[in-house]
Amino acid sequence: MVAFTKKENAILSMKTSKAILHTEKLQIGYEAKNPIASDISIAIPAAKLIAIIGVNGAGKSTLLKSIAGIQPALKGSLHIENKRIENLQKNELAELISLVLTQQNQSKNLSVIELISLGRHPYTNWLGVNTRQDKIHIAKAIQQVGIEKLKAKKCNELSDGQLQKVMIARALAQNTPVILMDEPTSHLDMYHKAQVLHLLKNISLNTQKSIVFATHEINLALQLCDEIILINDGKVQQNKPEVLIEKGVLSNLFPKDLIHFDIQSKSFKISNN
Ligand SMILES: Nc1ncnc2c1ncn2[C@@H]1O[C@H](COP(=O)(O)OP(=O)(O)OP(=O)(O)O)[C@@H](O)[C@H]1O
Repeated sequence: MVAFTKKENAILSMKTSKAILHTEKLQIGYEAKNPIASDISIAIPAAKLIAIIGVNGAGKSTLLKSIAGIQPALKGSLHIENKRIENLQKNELAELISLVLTQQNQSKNLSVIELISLGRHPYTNWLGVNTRQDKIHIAKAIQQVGIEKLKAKKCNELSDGQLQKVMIARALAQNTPVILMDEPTSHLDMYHKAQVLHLLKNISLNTQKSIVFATHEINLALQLCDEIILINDGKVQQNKPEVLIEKGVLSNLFPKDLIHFDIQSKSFKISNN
């Protein structure tokens, strides 16, 4: 068992007391004998944009699914607003965390407004009817993401970038303090990747929600995110981008034959050899 020093314990309790969500020595994976990552102690404060980074197969999606409560943890505990996740009813959890996964093609036959309305599902009555309050949240989400012109369209008529914004609006309509997203910029061009991440940054600032997303866009994440959760070789660390850069952990993330981390520009570059 990993023993924390007094100072580490003090820092951890300071961090977790302010956090909306925190984990204690969480172990994630699909088989007890083969965990993906262990001893995960992360804390998600309000109004932060936080990226989960790591090489392919490191466990980014597994961590997101574990935090969202759809993949049970192997060990340790996860607390949301100081309640243990296993003590929350499904609907209570849906009022605290919204999850946007990459492939949600089953929703593409719906209109934009219908898809966003699904975000209100945890709050609607057994008839599934949206109340005035639901409609206010839906309208606010559409306005925050700036997709008023797309409202009447079918989701299968949208570009990937537009669909991504609609998925963000659905999560906003759910009105949870934490939004989790798996690769929100996949399939987008360079400009639209930056646009979506800027939008997420503004949402976290303006709504006080925390947005945690898995991404391969490490260069953009280092520039835009308040904090980074880095998964490497079964170990997870969370810190501000500049601290991770200073510690040199990014330099050791990938084999150095093709790319390297350039400290000056704080980004990965192609190696010249
Ligand atoms: N449902 C599952 N059952 C068993 N193993 C799984 C399952 N899903 C993923 N894995 C394994 O867990 C490990 C982590 O996968 P995960 O998808 O979390 O990584 P990732 O960092 O999100 O990867 P990528 O960047 O390629 O999307 C991989 O070895 C993967 O094969």
